[in-house]
Amino acid sequence: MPTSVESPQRITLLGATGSIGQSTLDVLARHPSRYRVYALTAHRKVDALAALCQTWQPEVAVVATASDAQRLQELLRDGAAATTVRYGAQALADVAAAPAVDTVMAAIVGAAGLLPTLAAVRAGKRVLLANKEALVMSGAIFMEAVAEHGATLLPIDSEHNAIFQCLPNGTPVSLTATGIDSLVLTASGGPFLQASAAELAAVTPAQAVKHPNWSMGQKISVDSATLMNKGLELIEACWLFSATPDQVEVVVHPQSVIHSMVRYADGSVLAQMGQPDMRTPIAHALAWPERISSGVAALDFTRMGSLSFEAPDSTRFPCLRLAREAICAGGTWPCVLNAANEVAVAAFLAGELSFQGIAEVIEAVMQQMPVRPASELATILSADQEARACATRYIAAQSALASD
Ligand SMILES: NC(=O)C1=CN([C@@H]2O[C@H](COP(=O)(O)OP(=O)(O)OC[C@H]3O[C@@H](n4cnc5c(N)ncnc54)[C@H](OP(=O)(O)O)[C@@H]3O)[C@@H](O)[C@H]2O)C=CC1
Ligand SMILES: CC(=O)[C@@H](O)[C@H](O)COP(=O)(O)O
Ligand SMILES: [Mn+2]
Repeated sequence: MPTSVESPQRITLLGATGSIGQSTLDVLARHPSRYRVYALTAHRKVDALAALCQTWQPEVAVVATASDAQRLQELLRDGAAATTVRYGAQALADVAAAPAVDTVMAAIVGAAGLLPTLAAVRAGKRVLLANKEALVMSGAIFMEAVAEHGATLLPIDSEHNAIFQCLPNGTPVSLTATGIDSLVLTASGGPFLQASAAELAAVTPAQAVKHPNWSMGQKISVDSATLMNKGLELIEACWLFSATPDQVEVVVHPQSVIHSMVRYADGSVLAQMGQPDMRTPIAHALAWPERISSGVAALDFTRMGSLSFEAPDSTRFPCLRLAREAICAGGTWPCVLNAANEVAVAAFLAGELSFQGIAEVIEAVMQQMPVRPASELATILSADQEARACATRYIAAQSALASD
């Protein structure tokens, strides 16, 4: 296996200050001759981005606003003179599509990642997709753009990366024609797997962001706790692997050792296993089709204990059902589901909504928003905005009722 290549891959890392960003830089640091960082982006963590720029000396760094850019420029004055500082949405799209870039790690959280990730796809880059919300929102347009512009799309989400590894030869055009019966997404069940409905009513944001197995950003941690993460992943799997919703199963596997599986027509089930550490899928996608070291410890089967499996409970955790309804209805509904979820999770984290209120908000917004065809990006962006406004109004109305 080669340990170096002649010219290093140049990388734009969207969301460098986040959990995936940190794991990506950890892997890159292990292979300095294979990879060079071209651009690093953040939203508001200017100090953290400045520290990363000192270490990585990217050509470009991007933040949200002019004042953040000015502050970053000041912080970099002495240490990273080579870095050009930019800000705003156009700058994110530019560093994703820059001719100098080979590979884009799409690790911004939420809908904010859609336009820069699409820019990378439309520039035909090798796109490492962590930002599942982008694909959930715009699945058909996104996948058409991948095909039209010859982009290479590699899944980072641990389940989808696992499935990709269990497929015969990359992504098949048709699952059935490849002898595949179904894809099996594993779900940890989150921190409240054993909680009663009464206990769920009282859970706090601090409890919800404590994932039992993975260390992740706040938004995805809450999604794991509601099982919306698995709902988003169900939709993500349909687009990535040309699967129908009923070809995607979900099974709760609390140990997070098996990251997902593929069932074949002959009764074989192929599984990908590993430590719950995102450096494995990141290293896999960075180097694919080669393999490189990731820093992740080997699994010790003699100390692992037993692996267990159970069906998800859609009564206590309705979000998975809502996501299935959204992808079955198609059109703008997955985008609506995602937008309502983002608003509801933000309200929950701000202490303005109960844990169970998250699913209630999403269901109410889906009931109020029609399913429209999602063949234009403009339609998707306006459905996203409408659903956010609808969710915000619903939360305000519920809170007014509660204080009466
Ligand atoms: N963490 C994980 O293990 C996994 C994550 N994913 C997916 O990867 C994505 C990133 O997750 P994670 O790393 O946990 O998230 P984090 O919250 O840890 O990091 C998010 C990153 O996005 C940046 N960001 C936030 N809002 C904006 C915005 N409006 N515009 C531009 N940049 C923004 C943040 O910048 P700043 O820090 O400055 O705010 C940060 O760099 C998500 O879509 C998640 O679902 C998928 C599988 C596993
Ligand atoms: C690491 C990763 O891919 C997360 O999406 C993780 O899967 C969350 O775990 P659960 O959603 O299964 O709790
Ligand atoms: Mn996942």
